[in-house]
Amino acid sequence: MSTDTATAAPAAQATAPDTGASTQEAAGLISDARSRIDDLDGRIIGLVQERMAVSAVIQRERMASGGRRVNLAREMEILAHYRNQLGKPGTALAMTLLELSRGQV
Ligand SMILES: C=C(O[C@@H]1C=C(C(=O)O)C=C[C@H]1O)C(=O)O
Repeated sequence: MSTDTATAAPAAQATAPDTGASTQEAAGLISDARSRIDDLDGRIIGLVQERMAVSAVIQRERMASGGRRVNLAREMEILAHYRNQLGKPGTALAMTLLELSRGQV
């Protein structure tokens, strides 16, 4: 066994995450697209955190005025909105957002 091969493989893995591609061209394209996905995910997480903060303001105000934390009619509107835009998995996404925003009911 060549020592070159044994030492080169781990170094290559350390610098470039595995794309699963079998050509350099495809690997480059996948790496670039993954960077865009990482950027989008960072923005999505930021938006989710912003949503949680806005939701907390509403909940705090309603409870301070003697109301309940949860408003089911409003939640139904949100669930329908996500389902209409994204199909059935949109409902699960909206439920996760609601749980992040107001905790478990
Ligand atoms: C933010 C509100 O309060 C709660 C949280 C919601 C949300 O995070 O979207 C929706 C309904 C309520 O259960 C609201 O009534 O609008």
